[in-house]
Amino acid sequence: MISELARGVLTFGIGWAIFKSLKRVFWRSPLDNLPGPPGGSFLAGHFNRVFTVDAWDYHKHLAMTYGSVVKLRGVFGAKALFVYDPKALHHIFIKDQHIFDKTEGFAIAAGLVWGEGLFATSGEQHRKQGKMLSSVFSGARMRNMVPTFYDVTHKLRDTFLAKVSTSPKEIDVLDWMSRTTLELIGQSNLGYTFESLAEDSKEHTYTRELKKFPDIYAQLTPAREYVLPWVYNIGTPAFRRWVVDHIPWKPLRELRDIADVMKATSNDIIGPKQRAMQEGNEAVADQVRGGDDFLNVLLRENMKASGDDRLTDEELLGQVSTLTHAAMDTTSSAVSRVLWLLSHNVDAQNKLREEIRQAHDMCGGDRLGYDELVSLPFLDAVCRETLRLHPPAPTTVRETREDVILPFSKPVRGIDGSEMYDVLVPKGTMVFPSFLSSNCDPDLWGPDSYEWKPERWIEGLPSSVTDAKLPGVDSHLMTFSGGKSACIGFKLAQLEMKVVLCVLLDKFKFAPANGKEIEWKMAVLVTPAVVGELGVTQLPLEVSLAD
Ligand code: HEM
Repeated sequence: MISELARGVLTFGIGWAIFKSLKRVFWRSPLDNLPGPPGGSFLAGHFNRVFTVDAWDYHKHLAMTYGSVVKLRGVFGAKALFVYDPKALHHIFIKDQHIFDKTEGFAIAAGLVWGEGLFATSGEQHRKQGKMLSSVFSGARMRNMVPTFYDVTHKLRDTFLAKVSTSPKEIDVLDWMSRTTLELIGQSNLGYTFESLAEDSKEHTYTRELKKFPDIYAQLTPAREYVLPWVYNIGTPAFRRWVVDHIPWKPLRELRDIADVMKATSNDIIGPKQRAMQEGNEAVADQVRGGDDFLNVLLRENMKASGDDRLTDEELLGQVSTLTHAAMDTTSSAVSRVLWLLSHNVDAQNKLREEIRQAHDMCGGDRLGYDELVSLPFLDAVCRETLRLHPPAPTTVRETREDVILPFSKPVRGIDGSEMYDVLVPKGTMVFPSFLSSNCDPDLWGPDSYEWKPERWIEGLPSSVTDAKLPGVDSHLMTFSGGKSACIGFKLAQLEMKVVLCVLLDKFKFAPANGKEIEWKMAVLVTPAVVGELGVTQLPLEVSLAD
C-alpha cells in the first residue's frame, strides 16, 4: 500500500515531465532568434554549466560573448533566458513583476514536508504580508538596533581575543560570521537568543543544517521543477509527510531534516509569545504591543488583520524561517568576503583600520553611533564595492505567468542578422536575471568593472551607471533585487557588516591562512571552501592582534 502510493506519485510526476519535454522539443519559440551558447544536453540543457559551483567564468563568458539577453537551454528541452539588460530588468522587477513571478523552489519542496507555510515565498503569503513589514527595517528603526549589534559583536571580539591573545591563530571566519549574523537577527528582531556565539550550542545545529541546503537544493533538480510543483499540495501536510518518509531518496530526506530543524527553531522563537498572548499574559502582550521589532510588528499587525488577510499559525512560522534564513547566510557570506578581500589587500585593510580608529578617537570610545557608522566613506565604499562585485546571491529566477513582450535598452543582433528591440517571452519560461552580470556590466561600470576598486564609490559613479535606472532597491546595484520581492533587510545587512568590521578591524589583522587557497562556490548563495576540500563550506584566515 505504502510503496504503491509513493510509486503512483512518482509515475504521475514522470509522465507529466515527459509530456512537457516532448512539447518543448517540437515547438518553435520566439526566443529561438536570440543569441546563446551552442550545445547543452537534453537532460540538463546549459544548467549544468550555469549552476555549478565554479560557474563564474561561464557567467562572464555568456555576458562577454552573447551580450545582455541570452537564450539558454533548460532541462528537458525547455528554453530559458539569462538577462541583465537594464530595461529588461526594469520590466522583470517593476513594470511586469506580476508576470515575472517567483518560482517557489524551496517553498514547494518544504511544503511537501510541513505544509505550505514553512517558507514564506509563496505569492499568497506575500499578498497577506503586504505592507505589514515594510517599515520594520527603515533607517529610523535601524538606529535603535545599533547598541544590540555592538553587544553581540563584542562577544565575538572577546571570543577572538581569547583565541589569539598569545599568538596568531587560524580561524574559520565563515563559521563565526554565520553565528554572529544569526545572533544579530535573533536579538535585534526576534526577541530571541540563539546563543550562537558559545561553542557547540543548539543553534550551531541550525546553522549546520542550513549550510547543507545549497547542495541539497542542487541535487533536487530537475525534480524540483518537474515533479514537486505538481505533487507538493496533494492531500494534507500529514499525508505528504508520510509519503516523503517512504520515498527512499536521500536529498528529499535531507531536505525533510532541514525543514524539521527550521520548524522546531521557528516554533521555539514564536511559540512562547503567541501562547502568552492567547493566554492573556499581559506582561508579554504589552511587550509585543509596545515593541517594534520584526516579530512584534508581525504578531501585532496579524492580530489586527481579519479573514483572508490573516496569516495562519503555519504561515507565521514561515515568516520567521524565511527571515532567519534570508538574513543569516547572505550577510555572513558578504562580511566573510570583505574580510577575505582585506586579507589579500593589506593596504586597503590598513586604510580601513585607520579610518575606524580615527572615528573611535573622535567619539571617545569603541561604539560608533548610527550616523557615524553610515558616514565613514572608506568603510561604505569597501562594503558597496564588495556587494557589487561579489553579490552573495549572483542570480535569481522568475517564471512568466503569461506571454509578455520584454523590451531591451539597446538592440540585440538576432541569429538571422536582424536587430531585435524586444522579444516575446512565452508563458512558463524560466528567466534568470543576473545580478552579477548587471553589477559588472562594462557598458555601465567601465572596462575595470570586474576589478575590486572601493575608490570608485568615493570618486563618484559615472553617468552611465546613474542614468541606467536599474531597478535594484540599493545603490544602482542588483545585489538586493528589486520590486515587490526585493530584499527587505538591505539596510540592516549593511549596518551589521559595518558594525562587525569596525569591531574586528580595530582589534585584529586578517591574513590568508598558510597554504590554503580559497574557492568561492556559486550555489543559491555564494560560500567559500578550501581548494581540495570543496565539500565543506569554510573560510580559514590567519587572525592576529592588530598593532
Ligand atoms: C548581504 C546581505 C543580503 C543580501 C545580498 C540579500 C539579498 C536578497 C535578495 C537578492 C533577495 C530577493 C531574491 C529574489 O528576488 O529572488 C532577498 C529577499 C529577502 N531578503 Fe535579503 N539579502 C541580504 C540580507 C537580508 C537581511 C539581513 C534580511 C532580514 C533582516 C533579509 C531579508 C530578506 C527577505 C525577508 C526577503 C524576501 C524573501 C522572499 O520573499 O522569499 N535579507 N534578499
